[in-house]
Amino acid sequence: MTRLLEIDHVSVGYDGTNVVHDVTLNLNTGVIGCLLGPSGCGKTTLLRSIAGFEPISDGQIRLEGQEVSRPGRTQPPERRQVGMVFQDFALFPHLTVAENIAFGIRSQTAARRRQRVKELLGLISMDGYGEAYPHALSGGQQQRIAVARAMAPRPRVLLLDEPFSNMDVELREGLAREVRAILKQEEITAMLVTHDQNEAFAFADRIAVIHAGRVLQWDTAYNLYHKPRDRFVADFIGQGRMLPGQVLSEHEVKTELGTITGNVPQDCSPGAPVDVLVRPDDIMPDDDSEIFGEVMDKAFRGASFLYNLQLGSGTRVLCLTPSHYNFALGERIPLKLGFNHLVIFPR
Ligand SMILES: Nc1ncnc2c1ncn2[C@@H]1O[C@H](COP(=O)(O)OP(=O)(O)OP(=O)(O)O)[C@@H](O)[C@H]1O
Repeated sequence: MTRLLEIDHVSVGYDGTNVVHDVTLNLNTGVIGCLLGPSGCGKTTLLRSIAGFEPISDGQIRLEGQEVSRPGRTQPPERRQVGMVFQDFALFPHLTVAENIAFGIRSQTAARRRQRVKELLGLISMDGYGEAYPHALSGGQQQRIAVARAMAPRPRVLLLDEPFSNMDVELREGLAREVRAILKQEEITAMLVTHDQNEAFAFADRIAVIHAGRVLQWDTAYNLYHKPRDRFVADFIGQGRMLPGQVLSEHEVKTELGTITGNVPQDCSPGAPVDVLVRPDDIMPDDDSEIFGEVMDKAFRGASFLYNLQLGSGTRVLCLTPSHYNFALGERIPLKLGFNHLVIFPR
């Protein structure tokens, strides 16, 4: 695999004030990345600088080893061979599906255009729709066509800015998974911007969690959930609560739910107060336990229940159980911890 996109210590700003600070990320060929973070954190600004729409104030952006942005020099978007798909993907309403897809390859011969459109219609499972007009299609179909249109010229990298956010929530994840499969078949390298972590998890191989213009962690979804390196990441990704504890040794922490064993960070010496990240799937009911949590709230999710439990000290934790564990509000549940990954932050 070769390094396709390199974002090297990049800062970007408006009117002399940076909103993206010192970001370093690399994407290898065929890898799908994602910029994930709350509204206003700078994800779109960073994506637009990769596209060539925003000049950078520090660092360098390279595509296939070739410099495309540095302070004072921005190669224009049309020369970068990047494809873009936006939230408002706006297909041309007066053009057929085939004409929409072929729009970016107008300079090619009619035979090559026909061949590429046929290939892409097959790839997005829309054979036979070439002569249809966009208004006759569902939102999901239109979005797949927008992706095919951006893919037609075989861009070096495809940039997608909140492309699914106009869709119903129930459809989003499925569409994200479908589009991912399409990109993977053509080995397209892509970068998605979203604030929706389910979408990021369904779509990307690697995700950058961004907060206030900085990348806090660039990692797989699994590691972001189970091995967050920062409190913001721990809080932003998935659900969980912090359980106060005290370090006993290099591999033991005492908490209200018992002594937990695992790797204690080096900067936490014995006696130090810490917080232990407890995910809903780290806690389970156990009839043999003498530690109890009172059910303050519960949410039925079909196959599971999510319980909000209050411990003796008043600390609240979440507990996910199969739905045949049907406890009543106010009931006291005996609990045990079952950690696979211990995540501890010094307090
Ligand atoms: N053209 C602009 N001129 C001045 N400031 C801007 C401009 N565009 C964005 N900003 C500011 O830069 C910061 C980052 O905005 P950006 O749109 O990159 O964030 P975002 O994470 O993509 O947010 P959202 O999900 O809401 O679009 C915000 O404070 C925003 O107000």
